[in-house]
Amino acid sequence: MAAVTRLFRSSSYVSLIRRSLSTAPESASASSESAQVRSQSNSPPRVDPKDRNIQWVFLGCPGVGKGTYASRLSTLLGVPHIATGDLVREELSSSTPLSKQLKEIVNQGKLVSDEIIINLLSKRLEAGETNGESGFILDGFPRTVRQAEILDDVTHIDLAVNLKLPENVLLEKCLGRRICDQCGKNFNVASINVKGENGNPAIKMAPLLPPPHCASKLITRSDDTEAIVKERFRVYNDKSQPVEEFYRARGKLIEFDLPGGIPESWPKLLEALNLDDYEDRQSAAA
Ligand SMILES: Nc1ncnc2c1ncn2[C@@H]1O[C@H](COP(=O)(O)OP(=O)(O)O)[C@@H](O)[C@H]1O
Repeated sequence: MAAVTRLFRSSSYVSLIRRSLSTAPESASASSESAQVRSQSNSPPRVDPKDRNIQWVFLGCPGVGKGTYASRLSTLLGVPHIATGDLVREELSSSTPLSKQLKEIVNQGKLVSDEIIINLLSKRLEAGETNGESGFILDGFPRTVRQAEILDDVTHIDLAVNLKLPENVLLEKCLGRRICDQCGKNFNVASINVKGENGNPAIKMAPLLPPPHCASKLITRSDDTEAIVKERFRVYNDKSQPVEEFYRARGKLIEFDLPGGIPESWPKLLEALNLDDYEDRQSAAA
C-alpha cells in the first residue's frame, strides 16, 4: 500500500492532479433540520457559494442518483460536474487499446484500476483548468480508500455527500436506466412504489420519461443487467463503503436518505446543504 502510494506520489498522474486542483479554505460547520440528514453537524456553512471554492464528492451505491443530483447542483453552483463513470464510457467509445481492457472490467461489474481512473480524471481536470474552471463536484470518485487518500493528499475536499436508498429500490432503478443514444441524457422507466415496512419508510418514485424526440433512441448501459448490477453492489460494499468511513472520520460526511423522486428529494437536499435560500435567490435573479 505504502509503495503504491509512493508510486502515485511520484507519478505524472498526481502531479497533474496537483496542478489541477487548488486548495480551498477550511469550511466551518452549521446544522440542518432535515429529517433525511443523519450527519447534520457536517452541513456546509450558509455562505454564498459564489464566495467559496466548492470541492465536493458524491458517494453512493450504483443507481442512487449521484449523477442526477450532482449535475443539478453543478448547474446551480456553476462548478463542473465530473463523473468518472462518464470518463470511462467516453474512453470505451473510442477504439484505443485501453478501451478494450476497460470494456472487459466494466462489463464484469468490477472497478477500473486506481492508476487508470486517476489518469482519466487528471486529464479531465487539466482540460478544465485550461478552460478556467474552478471547483468541482466529483461523482463516482473516490471509490476506494486509496483513491480517497490520494485525493486528500493533493487537495482539500469540503464535503462528501453520501446518497442512500434501500438496495431493492437501487436494483429497480439500475434496471430502469436508459440513455438517449443521440443527446446522451439519462432517463428512467422504472416506476418505484415500495411499501414502508420494518421501520423503513415507503418510497415512491415516478419514472423519468424521455421527451418524444429521445423516446425512439433509448439504449441501456451494457453494465445495467441484473447480474452485473448485483456484482457492482457487492463491489461497492466491499471497496467503496470504507470510503464513507474515511470522510466520516474526518467530519466531512453528510448522509442523505432520499425520501423519493426528484420533486421530494431536491428541496430536502438543498436544505441539507444549506442551499435552499440560495436557489430562491438564483430563481429570483433569473
Ligand atoms: N472511481 C472509480 N474507480 C474505479 N472504477 C470506476 C470509478 N468510476 C467509475 N468506474 C468504472 O466505471 C463503471 C461505471 O461507473 P458509474 O457510471 O459511476 O456507475 P454506477 O455508479 O452506476 O456504478 C464502474 O462500474 C467502474 O467499472
